[in-house]
Amino acid sequence: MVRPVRFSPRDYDVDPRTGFFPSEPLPRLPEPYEAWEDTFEAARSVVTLRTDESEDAVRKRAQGERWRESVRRMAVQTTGKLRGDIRWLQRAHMVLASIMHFYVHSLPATEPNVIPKAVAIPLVDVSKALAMAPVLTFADTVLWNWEFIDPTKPLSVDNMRYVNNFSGTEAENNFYLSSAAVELKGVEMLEIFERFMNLRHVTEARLVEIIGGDLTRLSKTVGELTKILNSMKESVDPPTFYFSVRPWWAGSTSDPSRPWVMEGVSGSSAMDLGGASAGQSSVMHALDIFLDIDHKLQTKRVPAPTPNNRQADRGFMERMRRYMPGLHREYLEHLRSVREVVSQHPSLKGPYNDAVMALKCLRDDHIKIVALYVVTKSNATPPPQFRKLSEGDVARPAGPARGTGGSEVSTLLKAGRDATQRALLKEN
Ligand code: HEM
Repeated sequence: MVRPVRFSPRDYDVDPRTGFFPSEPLPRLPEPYEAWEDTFEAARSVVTLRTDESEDAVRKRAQGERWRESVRRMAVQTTGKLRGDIRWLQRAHMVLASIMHFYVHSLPATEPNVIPKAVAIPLVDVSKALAMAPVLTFADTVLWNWEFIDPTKPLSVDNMRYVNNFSGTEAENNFYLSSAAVELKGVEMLEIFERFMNLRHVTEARLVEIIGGDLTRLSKTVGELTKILNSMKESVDPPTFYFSVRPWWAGSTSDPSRPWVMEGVSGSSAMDLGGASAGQSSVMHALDIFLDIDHKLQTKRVPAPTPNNRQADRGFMERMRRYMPGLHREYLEHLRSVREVVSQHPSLKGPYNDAVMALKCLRDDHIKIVALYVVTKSNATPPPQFRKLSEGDVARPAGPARGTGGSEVSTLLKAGRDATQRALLKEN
């Protein structure tokens, strides 16, 4: 139980107050990267989804083409000047990955998905430096895409404003804010994990007392995360989310017939280009690790996995970690589960099982949310204002509804929920 080195989240770019968020908004990039910042900013007012045939989008078509032309003409910059500062690297990832998604999703369907070299080459470079996928990720949309409303006050959901909004909708803004609320609430869990990792030189009785109290607190926090998730039903409009917002986050895997090619970079087809998903939230992965949720079905537990559980994409969660900043992934790699300690102390099984059940309930509600926002929409007739938008939309391939990472959503999420339940420990 005693570990020689103190586990300090700061070593993994995890802030004690803001968790996986940087404690301050990322700084604007210096010269010679101003052109990236300007191009990124310009996209927001002129670039629309290629399938959007609303009056406004049609009016902007020519401007959008000029914007894409400006991306093709941009000079290729080396990234050396960014290397000394992780915040610049993160900002560069966010800016370049966002430009890439603005570019690809606005291209006419007749043009191949070739990412111009002025974006592709530095994006691959900064992604290597950050040890993360060269595509839009949860970090780019939620963790690195905000500014303070009042910079003299600390970070909170009420004191942050999201800057880039691909669709320009309230639904997108509110999705980011709810995800931020989960991340910030999750800081309470990170404190619990840190305390567990650094438990040393305490009596058995004290150990049981601390872990028991923390597991009870954890159940409460997970219950609050579930409330935040459910509150999205009031703030995020389902058809807007499905038809206007989600297509922007999609990566190369959602439409295998139109692979993305990174100009000037070799091996695009082997890169992680799946797109952004809240499945990349490190807070949620940390919770899984702490409770020892076996998504890969590696341990014999009861009840045995169903045939559907076995068919699910068991590597999904592990793959999602490659979309996280490398340091956050390292944090997860160092985190240990409480389950083994609990199994040695009968009085901890109750509080542990309560925390597992709280997470199972969160996943039950998440499945319902996904049914409302994705599964039912994938086969539904779109409402009139989205009718044209949905034709040939990459978010509507034939077959079962798929996630942004191309996974079969329902099977995947139910397998995750069942794997959670399987962590329960027998209490007598
Ligand atoms: C309108 C709200 C939401 C919708 C429609 C939604 C949709 C989805 C979908 C379709 C997936 C499957 C994988 C993928 O597409 O990449 C997924 C997975 C996931 N989502 Fe959400 N999501 C929502 C909110 C959230 C929030 C707020 C969080 C927490 C930060 C979250 C955490 C996760 C996690 C951790 C996974 C991985 C699978 C699992 O752990 O069960 N989601 N979500």
